[in-house]
Amino acid sequence: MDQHILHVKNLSVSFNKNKNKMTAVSDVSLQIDKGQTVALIGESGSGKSITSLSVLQLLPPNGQLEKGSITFKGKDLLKQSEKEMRRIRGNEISMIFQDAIASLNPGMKVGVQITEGLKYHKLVPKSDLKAEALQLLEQVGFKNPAHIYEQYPVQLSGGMKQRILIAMAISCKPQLIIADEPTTSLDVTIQRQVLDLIDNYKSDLDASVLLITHDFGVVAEYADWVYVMLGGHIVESADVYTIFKNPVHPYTKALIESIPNPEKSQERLKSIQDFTFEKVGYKGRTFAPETYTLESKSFNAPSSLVEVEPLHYVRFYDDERKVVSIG
Ligand SMILES: Nc1ncnc2c1ncn2[C@@H]1O[C@H](COP(=O)(O)OP(=O)(O)OP(=O)(O)O)[C@@H](O)[C@H]1O
Repeated sequence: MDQHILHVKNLSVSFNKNKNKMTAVSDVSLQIDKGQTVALIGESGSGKSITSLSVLQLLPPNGQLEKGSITFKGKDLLKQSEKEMRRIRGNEISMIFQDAIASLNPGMKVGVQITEGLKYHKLVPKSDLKAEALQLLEQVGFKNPAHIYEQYPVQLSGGMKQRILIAMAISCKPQLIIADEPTTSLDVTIQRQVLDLIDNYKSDLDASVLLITHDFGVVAEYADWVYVMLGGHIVESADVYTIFKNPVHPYTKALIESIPNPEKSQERLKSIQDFTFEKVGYKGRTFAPETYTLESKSFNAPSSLVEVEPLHYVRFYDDERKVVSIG
């Protein structure tokens, strides 16, 4: 049996856009073990969200899972019925979406919103729902849970709303939390509080976290393992110490260089958008370019992840440099 709690193997996802097929995620494999926080890091549009939405089978209607398998606790998620996926979502795997604050119902007290998952999955008798919500509010750091229970979202700050979302995400005690940029709209202190809450939950329950971010500072602090994504591909992966000690792919290096350094606050951050591939290779190999367009058709460079040192993988060109049509 697969010992990983989540194992994504060779996942490819495409979109139909203006009658063209565009590959958003290409041959992505990743794994998460029990008790681990695994970071998926990359710039906007690199395919992080689409990878995680595939796990929960929540792809947008024009998205297609082209190939791959997704195993959760030994179960092939792609073979589950929609009914079973509804049971898994929120109950066993919980996702904190990117702009989830907007998804809070403005007309419903936040205390009641926290109980929705418990009610749906019938995990707690109706009479205990409020007590459970109060306990969850306390768990996410509210000193006055009874007061907060009665509030509507508009009465709470961004950081408080984010804590409500975490209370919702952990209410059913999922074994895996997928947190998609859970803190982008929050100031730095609140960001840390929110990430600490997720981290504490993980440690207390020996759960696992897939943390989606574009911030290597966050990776350094919270992740055990890192996958770097660029143009729909994983371009480098290793444990967090190795990634920082010996980043190999130029994009990984650029991301690490972009971590804000408080001691050099005047220094201009390296712009990842301006990032261009170094034409240099690494020990005789050339870094693989990502998807590119030729005569208005998209192509993928055939490339492979090479183990440059034990359990440290980097994406290079294959030796034969032919291109493969995906259109
Ligand atoms: N509904 C859609 N239709 C067409 N293309 C889409 C759709 N959703 C996402 N894409 C494309 O898929 C690619 C990957 O998007 P994805 O949202 O996974 O990126 P991301 O790395 O999570 O970025 P961000 O941090 O901005 O969310 C992008 O090129 C995006 O434009």
